Formats: sequence, structure tokens, C-alpha cells
Amino acid sequence: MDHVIRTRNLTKRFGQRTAVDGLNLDVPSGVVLGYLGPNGAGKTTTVRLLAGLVCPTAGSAIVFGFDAADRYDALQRRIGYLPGDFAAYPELTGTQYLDYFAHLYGGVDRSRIQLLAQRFDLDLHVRIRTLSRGDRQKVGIVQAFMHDPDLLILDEPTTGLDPLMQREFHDLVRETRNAGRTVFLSSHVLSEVVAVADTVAILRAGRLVSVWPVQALKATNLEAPFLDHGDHGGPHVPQRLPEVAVRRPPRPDRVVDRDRRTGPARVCAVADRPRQSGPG
Ligand SMILES: Nc1ncnc2c1ncn2[C@@H]1O[C@H](COP(=O)(O)OP(=O)(O)OP(=O)(O)O)[C@@H](O)[C@H]1O
Repeated sequence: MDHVIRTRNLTKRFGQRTAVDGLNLDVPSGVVLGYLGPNGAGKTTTVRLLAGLVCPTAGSAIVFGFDAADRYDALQRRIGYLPGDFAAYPELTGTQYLDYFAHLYGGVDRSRIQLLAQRFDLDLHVRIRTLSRGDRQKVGIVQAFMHDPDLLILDEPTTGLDPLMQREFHDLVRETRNAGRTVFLSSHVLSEVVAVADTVAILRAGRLVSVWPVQALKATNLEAPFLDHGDHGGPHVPQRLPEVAVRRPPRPDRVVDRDRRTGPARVCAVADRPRQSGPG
């Protein structure tokens, strides 16, 4: 099967804290993968590893056959990335900001930008600092989708959007998938993931708990939130459901352990990039 994303033993530590712990995950092309987990589970860190914005401590994230940490430049045009804390340049208008990124992408069809803006009822002629939080998020959404990338990596994409705009966004994700693109969407909201995803990967404390076809989740008729907000935190996995596609740890001979190869002080092509690059 053609996999857009392959992670092997993907691990990111910040000092003593392990944010992502030995992640083995394959995402085939043309699917929406919902990446579900409670606060602090490691979703944003995974997203940033996949986008090539941080360097793994161990293991690898392979995207379109390239190591995401080493080949950021090769992947940039093919990926649409929406960070969880999208912060655009406040003194620029939406048009100026998007033009800058269009230039980085090697050119973008302006009519597509206009269509996306209209769709989300977004005025691109005003300075970003004057926009509401939700409207700023829409600028981020347009930026992620405007170059029609093969892979969308979206971190909590509906943050700040009202219900109408959330629905519009979900429609856009479905259309994107139907056009053969792949979407990696992180969320802590079960209903959102169920609404748009084909497959749900559940993360807890940096570890992949399980991977489910969304139909299996729907079939359980789980009305209550899937995420358990109890003392032990983290998503509760209903054991009676069949677990699918959980990868076994890869065979040692098939994994390049970068830390073993280059030592703990591995230098990758990106020295943990800033959260948002842009003009200035
Ligand atoms: N730059 C950093 N330095 C130190 N610790 C970090 C850093 N980034 C993340 N962490 C830690 O890694 C863990 C995972 O954080 P991460 O932001 O990936 O989780 P998350 O699932 O996206 O959470 P949320 O839903 O709250 O955004 C947390 O314990 C967090 O404190």
C-alpha cells in the first residue's frame, strides 16, 4: 500500500519529558486520519515532527519517502500545515500574508485563494491584527489549503471557528480527501474526528494506544465523549471493540535508530524551526 506517512519508533524528548514515545504509524494516501488525544498527549509534537519543524530524538518520520527532518525544503510544497497556535503577522493584510506564502510555495492560483476566503467569509483586505480570533484561524486554513497540497497536517484546525464555519471546514476536509489528498488532523474532540476522519489514532502520554476505523467507533453508538477526563486522564479505549492496525514494534533490522547511528547529539537539517515562519 502507498503510505504518505510512515513513522518508525518516532520519539521526541524535551529534557526528562517524553512527548512522543516510539510512535509507529502508517498513513496511506487518500485518507483522513484523526489523531485524537487529551491535552499534553503529544499531538502537537507529532504534528511538528511530521511537518519537519522539530528534530526527533530517535526514530524517523518519513513523508512521501523523505525524512521530514532532513528534507523540509523538498516537502514544503507538498504539505499544507496549520499549526495549533497559528499566529500571523499582525501588521500585514490577509492578502499580503498569503502572497508571501504563495511566493514560498512557488506560486499559487489566486482564484483558489479567493474561493477559499469567500467560502469562509473572510475579508483579506484588512490587517490581521484587526481580525477576530476565528477569522485569524481562517487565514491559517486558507494558507494551509491554498496550494492544493498532497498532504494536509492540521493541528486542532477548528479552534475558534463557530459551528457554521466548523461545518464548512469539515466539508473542505471531505472534499480534499475525495480529491485523493491525505489529511492528518489532530484534535481532542471526538465528535470532530468522527465527523471527518476515516481512521482514528488514539494517543495517550506520547504513546499510540490504538488505531480504529471510524465506522467501528460509530457502530459502538458511543454517545458519551470518548475521551475520559477522569483522574487518570487520557482517552478510554473500549476494550470490547476489535482493535485494528496497531503496528507491532518494527523489526530492529529494519529500523535506523538515528541516536544509535549518530549519537545522542544528532544534528538534523532543521534545528527545531520556529513554530511559524514568515516575513519579517
Ligand atoms: N518545547 C517544549 N519544551 C518542553 N516540553 C514540551 C515542549 N513541547 C511540548 N512539551 C511537552 O510535551 C508534552 C506533549 O505536548 P504537546 O504539546 O505535544 O501535547 P498536545 O497533545 O498537543 O497537547 P494540547 O492538546 O494541550 O495541545 C507535554 O507534556 C508538553 O509539556
